[in-house]
Formats: sequence, structure tokens, C-alpha cells
Amino acid sequence: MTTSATQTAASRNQTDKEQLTVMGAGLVGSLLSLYLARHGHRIQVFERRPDPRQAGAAAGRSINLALSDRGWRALEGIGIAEAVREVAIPMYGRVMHDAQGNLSYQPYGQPGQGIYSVSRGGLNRRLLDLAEAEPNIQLNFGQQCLEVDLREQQLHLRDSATGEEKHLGYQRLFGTDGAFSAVRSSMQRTDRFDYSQSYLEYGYKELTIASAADGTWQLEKHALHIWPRGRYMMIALPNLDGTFTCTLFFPFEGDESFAALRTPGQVQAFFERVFPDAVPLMPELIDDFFGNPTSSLVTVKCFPWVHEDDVVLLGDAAHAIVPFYGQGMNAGFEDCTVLDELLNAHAGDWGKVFQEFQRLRKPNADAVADLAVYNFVEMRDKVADPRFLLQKKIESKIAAQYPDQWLPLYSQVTFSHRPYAEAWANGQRQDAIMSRLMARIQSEEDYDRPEVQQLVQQEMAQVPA
Ligand SMILES: NC(=O)C1=CN([C@@H]2O[C@H](COP(=O)(O)OP(=O)(O)OC[C@H]3O[C@@H](n4cnc5c(N)ncnc54)[C@H](OP(=O)(O)O)[C@@H]3O)[C@@H](O)[C@H]2O)C=CC1
Ligand SMILES: Nc1ccccc1C(=O)C[C@H](N)C(=O)O
Repeated sequence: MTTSATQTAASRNQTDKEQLTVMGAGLVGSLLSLYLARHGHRIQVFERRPDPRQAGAAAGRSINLALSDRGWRALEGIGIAEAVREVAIPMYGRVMHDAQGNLSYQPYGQPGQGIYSVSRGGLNRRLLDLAEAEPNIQLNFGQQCLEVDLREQQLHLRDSATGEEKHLGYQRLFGTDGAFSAVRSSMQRTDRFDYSQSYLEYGYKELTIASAADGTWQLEKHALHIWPRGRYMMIALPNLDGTFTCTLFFPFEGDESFAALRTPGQVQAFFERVFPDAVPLMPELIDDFFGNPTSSLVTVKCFPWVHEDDVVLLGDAAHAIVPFYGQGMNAGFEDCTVLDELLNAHAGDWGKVFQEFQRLRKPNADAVADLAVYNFVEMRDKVADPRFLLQKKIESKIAAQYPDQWLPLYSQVTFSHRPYAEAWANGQRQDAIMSRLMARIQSEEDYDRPEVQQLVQQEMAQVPA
């Protein structure tokens, strides 16, 4: 580095308050801009879509979000948790629907603990309202980033309405432009940038369960509904208006697949056969099925997330995961919490903040990517197995008996702030213990048998507090 370049970098680092650029005003970008503004910076936000508060959301591509503790903490940090809670519906467990319409139930955690169904669009609009009210934040909609010139620190932008293109300098750039990030694409062309993307052989389609005539819910409101069918599944999350947003996760190809369901008759017959209790609640089934897009499911991993001390990736741009744990947004929001803590600890030293950020977050992003795939198998298949439900009951007995040593994996991920990588490693150790115990257990009562209790004690003697 030349002397003048060194001086520029040093003086930049000493400049506490600067103009920052956030690319992408999705959930993470809009929350992040609020956090950055709290540190006294001026923020320019660019977003390729028109303002969603005026344009209305794209239909048919919005799996309801499930807010859990990590997401709540990030919202508490900017003082809007209570307002969001008013429009969120707690779901205290899973209700499984078998092919005969019989129901079973599995609680998520302790009584009163739940995950919260919220509309993605509604939450995004609320965050944008807050951002707009901050004098330090300037929102620019309809501005697509085509490319980032990392060397010259310039953005190449296109106005989505007029097609006009322009170049704009930046000092510090935060890439929150989602799974197909343009900021990341530019970083991909730098030396030693690792990148992988992998698609599941499954797609998803949004469908709807109607409300009752009086606007109430036709299924249990405070639950996440699952129709587990082995290789595939449908889920439903409650909305405030009495409807449920359903998502069918289904193979693209094969005998039972999107490719095989080509006519309204085929769709109707298939749903009546495999989801018989849901069909009468889905008067729009055929219109939804053929009107809504089939979307794909991608995992993106990359590293580094940082370019020198002037660009950093967060949220899906850094770590896009499949949706099955309901943790994508929670993980992206936790990125904001962690960055905020680092800005408090190392104000002004952007190089340190960015390096620490990727060092702390990358292992956790990799872990939550694995957890998300793991939960797909659990939801579509295992929850239909009575042995699995028995195992969950036994596990909650262990957790009650050894509260300092045992927290079920689901609770570590959902109801704690334990780093995802630690939760995942712990969960795998606990899984191995559960398999050994379950080999001796046939019913809930077996847990209290002296020989089983002895085994539990032996196992727990090896588990650290
Ligand atoms: N429930 C759901 O269906 C979805 C949920 N999510 C949740 O949100 C979480 C995190 O989201 P987040 O990281 O904010 O990502 P998002 O995809 O929500 O937001 C990124 C934003 O940046 C925009 N953008 C993309 N490319 C460009 C570009 N070249 N120039 C300017 N703007 C651009 C996107 O527009 P565009 O959308 O047009 O690409 C989008 O508005 C996910 O992990 C997931 O949990 C995210 C997507 C869907
Ligand atoms: N929001 C989602 C979207 C798609 C698929 C799953 C979810 C979940 O939240 C799953 C929940 N955590 C569960 O384990 O039952």
C-alpha cells in the first residue's frame, strides 16, 4: 500500500461518523439501517424494488415468517418488539395431520414458549416506516445494483423505472441484497473468494386455507400445522385475518411431483387423496396452484464476507438457507445484533468490526444451514412417527430432571441465543444419547423404571453443565 493510501485508510478509520451505503431494503437491510443510524451515521439505502408500502407485495411468494428469540432480541434493540408482537400470532407447537385427518400435537418448548407467525410484507413495511422517520436514513427505491467496482469504490446502479444508469461512490458498503446479491457477485470475482450454491430437488408453492364465514380460524390458531408425507409435506401458518398461509414443499420431478400435476383434475385428486382434511378448507386450491409460482430452495455459502475494510455482506447475501427451521430471518437479524455489539466495542475501527463479524458469524451461518436441512427431514417425515414423538416426550423429561445440563436442540436454536454452531454440536451429542436410551424405552412410563433411570444417570454423568 502506498503512503497516501495508508493515510487515507487510517484517516478513514478515525472518522467516526460517515456516510454508509446499504444495498437492499429487505428485512435485514431495513433493520440494519436503523441500527447503523443509532450509531450516528448517515445512511443511503438502495433497493431495486419499488416502495412496497405503495406497490403491494408480490403475490404467492411469501412463506410466513416464524419469529423466535434471536429475532425478537434484534427488534427489541430498536424498540419495536412490542409493536410487532401485536400483529404476531404465537404458535406453541406443531399439529400433525395424518392421511386420515387424525391429529397429533408436539409442543415446541415449555408451556407459554412459542414461535410467532408474522407476515413478511407487514414486518418489512413497518421497518421501512421507522427507517423513513429517521432523518439520517435516505431510502432510494427502484435502484438496482448492477455491479460494484471494489477497487474504485463505485456502485453501478440502474433506475428500474427509467432504465437510466449511473455510477456512485461509496465509503462503506453493506450488502444486504439477498440470496442473489449483486454485491456478493462482484466480490466473487476477487482472488480466493469461496462460493457454493446448491438447490434442493424440491420446490415450494403457496396455497391458502380460507377463514370461516365469521372471519375466525378453521384450524387451531396457535399452532404450526404440518401434513407430513415422508418425501414431501404441506405446512400452514396462521394469519391475523383468519386465513392460513399454506406452503407445499414438493419434488420438482418424479411420480408425485410438480411435474406430474398438470391438470386441475390431477391436482384435485391428489390433494383429496393425501391432504383430505385440508381440501374442504381450500376453496381457492386450483386457482392458487396454477396461479402462484413454483419457487426453488437454495443454500448459498461463501467466504470471505468482507472486502478490505469497506464492504461487508449480511443476511441472505452472506448465508442463504432453506426455510425449514424458520431461522433465515432470525439469523439475519442476529447478524445485526452482533454487528451492533461490535460497533459498540470498536467504534471507528471498521476493519476490526468487519473481521470480527465474519469470524464470529461464519461458523454459525454454516451451522444454521445444516440445521435447516435437518429440520426438513424432521418435519416432512419424522414427526409422523409415534416413536419420534415418544422420544421428544422422554427428552423433555430429561430436560426437566437435569435443567442445567440439558436443553433440547429445538429450544437451543429457537428459544436461546446460544451460537448456532454450539447448539448444533450439542444437539448431535444429545441425539446420540437419545438413541442409546430409546433402545430401552417403549413407553413414557418406562422412563421411571430403575434400570432406565440408572442408564440416564450414567449418560448424564458424561454431560457437562
Ligand atoms: N418468507 C419468505 O418467503 C422469504 C423470507 N425471507 C427471509 O428474509 C431473510 C433475510 O432476508 P434478507 O437478507 O433481507 O434478504 P431479502 O431477499 O429479504 O432482501 C434483499 C432485498 O434486496 C433486494 N435486491 C436484490 N438484488 C438487488 C440488487 N441488485 N440491487 C438492489 N436491491 C437488490 C431484494 O429485491 P428482490 O426481492 O427483488 O430480489 C430484496 O428486496 C431470509 O433469510 C428469510 O428468512 C427472504 C425471502 C423470502
Ligand atoms: N417458518 C417456517 C417456514 C417454512 C418451513 C418451516 C418453518 C418453521 O418455522 C418450522 C418450525 N420452526 C418447526 O420446526 O416446526
